[in-house]
Amino acid sequence: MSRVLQLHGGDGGGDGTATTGRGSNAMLLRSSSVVEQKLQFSTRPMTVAFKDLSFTVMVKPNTYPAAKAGDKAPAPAASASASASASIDVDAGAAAAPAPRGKKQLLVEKKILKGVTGSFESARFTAIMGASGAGKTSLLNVLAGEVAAGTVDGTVSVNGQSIDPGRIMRRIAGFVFQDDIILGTMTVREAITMSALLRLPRSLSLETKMTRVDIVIQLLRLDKCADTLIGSAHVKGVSGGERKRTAVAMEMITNPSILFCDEPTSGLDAFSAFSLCQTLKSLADAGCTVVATIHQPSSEVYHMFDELLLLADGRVMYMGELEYAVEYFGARGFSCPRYTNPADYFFMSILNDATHSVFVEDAEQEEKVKEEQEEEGKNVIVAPNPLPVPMDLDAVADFLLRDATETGSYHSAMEDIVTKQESPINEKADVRVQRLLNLWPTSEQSAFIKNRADNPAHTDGVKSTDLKVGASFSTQFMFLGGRAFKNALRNRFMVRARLGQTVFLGLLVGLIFLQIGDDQASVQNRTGALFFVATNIIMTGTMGTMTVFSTEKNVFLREFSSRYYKLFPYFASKILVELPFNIFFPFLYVAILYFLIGFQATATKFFIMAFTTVLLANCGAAFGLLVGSMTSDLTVAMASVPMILLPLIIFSGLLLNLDDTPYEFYWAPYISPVRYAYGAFLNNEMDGLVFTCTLPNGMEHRGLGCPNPTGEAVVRNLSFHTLSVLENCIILICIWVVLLGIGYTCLYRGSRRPSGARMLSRARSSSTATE
Ligand SMILES: Nc1ncnc2c1ncn2[C@@H]1O[C@H](COP(=O)(O)OP(=O)(O)OP(=O)(O)O)[C@@H](O)[C@H]1O
Repeated sequence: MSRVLQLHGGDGGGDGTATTGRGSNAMLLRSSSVVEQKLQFSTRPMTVAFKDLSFTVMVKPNTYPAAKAGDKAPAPAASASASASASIDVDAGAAAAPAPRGKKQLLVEKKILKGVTGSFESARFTAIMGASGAGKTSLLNVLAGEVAAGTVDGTVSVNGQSIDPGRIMRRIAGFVFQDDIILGTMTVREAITMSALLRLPRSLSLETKMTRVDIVIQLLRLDKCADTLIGSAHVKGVSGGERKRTAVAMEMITNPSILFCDEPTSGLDAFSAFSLCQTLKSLADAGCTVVATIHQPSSEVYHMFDELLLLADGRVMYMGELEYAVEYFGARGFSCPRYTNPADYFFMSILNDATHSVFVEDAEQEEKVKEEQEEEGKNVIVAPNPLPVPMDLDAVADFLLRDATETGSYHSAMEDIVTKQESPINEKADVRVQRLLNLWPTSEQSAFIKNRADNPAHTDGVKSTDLKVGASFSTQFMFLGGRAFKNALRNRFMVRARLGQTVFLGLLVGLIFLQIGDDQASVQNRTGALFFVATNIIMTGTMGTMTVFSTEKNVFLREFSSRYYKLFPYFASKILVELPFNIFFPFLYVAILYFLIGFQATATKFFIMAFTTVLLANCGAAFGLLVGSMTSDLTVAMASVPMILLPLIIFSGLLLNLDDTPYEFYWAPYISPVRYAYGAFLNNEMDGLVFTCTLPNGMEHRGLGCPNPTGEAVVRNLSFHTLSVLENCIILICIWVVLLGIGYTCLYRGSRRPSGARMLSRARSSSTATE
């Protein structure tokens, strides 16, 4: 099916022009011409059905009040979920039981989704609503195969074909997550362009892709901030709402047949939220299956949705036509009062215990509304505009009291407040919620939804053409290389900090060891200076890369899981782009200190020392990348580095003579890059040196007869004579390559689908979409 999405342009508040900002080819595109264009959406209708979906995690008991007396022990996940949708066991949800043996005895089960059954239809805009913690995000994560830990059970199918969400869903659907992670040094336009270049089919021309970028920017009213940086904790960038809209644009541009958005309107003002939902609604009208979790939508936004999935306590309270929801709850004793936003009513009066307010314009309307509410037997506060809703009873009473004092009116409203009528609405929220949850599986509507999930409107499964195919290796490599370079340069703070650090430490070491001379004391000073250079370089190289990578890693993981690119082009471009920086700074460092200290003043020796320093710095960077890949948290990474590096420094040959290495640690010097760099430094610098000393008779003497007569003797004493400069450098190169290899492997393992999703795929091994 191919439909056309009409653009709602011209409301962007811009000046009517949009700068495309494509280097020297930058052109101005008249807004009017953009809005006249149509974005061709070639979406295939897709129904996403999910049956008996359960998601259980293990948590520490104190994080979940489950071990109370009287709680039922939960059934095993599989059986619980198997029966959940048919007959929902109220206690099973809250229950948590100690795991049977071993370490897991400390943990208890927490059921987050409990047998959720339903379907999302094509060309429908579905809202997932529910109180905070109801399981909305968890449901989307399960559907995206993005479950980091825990057990998932149940089935997910697309157009009748059972799929493994982690493997298939991410390739056919677009996901806008709650935490929109975008590289802070990109501009809005660059972020959307990245999505277009890396995720749109290769068959589309560059021109078409860039035109789409312009159109989507207009569509999401991002033209004003298109060339503003996304920003980060350190750099001010676009607003939260603009960032959210950018995240939506990055998905929208790929023309997904299915679009899942987790709280797309959070952080947006009322109009931006309305406008964004209008765009999402247009997408749905164009044939896309659009699903969005949403908190307290305004009345206008609420009525834009076609369907509603109301979740509570990880279970379905209602699913189906949005308009029918009011009737559904009304038939069960929860009539939504007139003039009231049903979303507010669901949140405030069904899911929670707040009393509802109704706005009226004048006394006449007040009387009318009160009569209607009395007829329906509802406990409703009739309040004058502009009272904000929802609000608590005391606040309303205060307001009315003030108002009554000033105007002498609204006494009747006060009476309403104090004389609450008995109605189902006065049940405690948790009792009410559980009652409604238990009513759902027995309702006709539930049977209808179950039938719809069992018999989807479209049954042609997932085809290979539905799966997103990324850009070619060369495009990925070129784009990522360019981005990484810009990122490095735009990270001015980091560049300046590194430059400052290099110059400062270079000068400091140079001045401390200033003009070292060739007497006996210079032997210790030389070995000390060289050792300090080695340890300093490995530490700064490691910490610098690790800190930067730890912050970038989440961006990588998000982009990788959204199939922007493969790991190899990312990794290769990152190493390649950082190489110039990892050459320049170590070289500068050596250039500053070398002649200040007074090392042997020959070009060869200088360049050998600089080259060795560069190699060591790159080993440090590779090690930093490795630690960053292995750890999920910067604090853990920071703690790990000294734990590994300090022992390697101890075994590098100066602090402990290599020949005296304890037997148990005989292997340690062999894996220490500091040892090889130091070995190369020593052999390079000591070669050809003859030291002076003062004999007992006061005569100055050179060479033989002195405690340390020559550089070679010093090298031999320190047991560094076994490897030449060249051999040390070759081993350093090998260590660098090995560290990169291990880092790559760790990143590969860390970026694979999380365990929960794997469990689902194992459980449903029949899931076979054509790849
Ligand atoms: N991996 C996990 N480990 C422990 N608890 C979890 C995990 N994932 C989700 N939860 C818990 O499950 C419940 C549902 O979380 P979820 O994020 O799905 O709720 P939500 O409805 O999206 O809430 P909100 O609207 O506040 O985002 C919460 O109580 C949350 O703390």
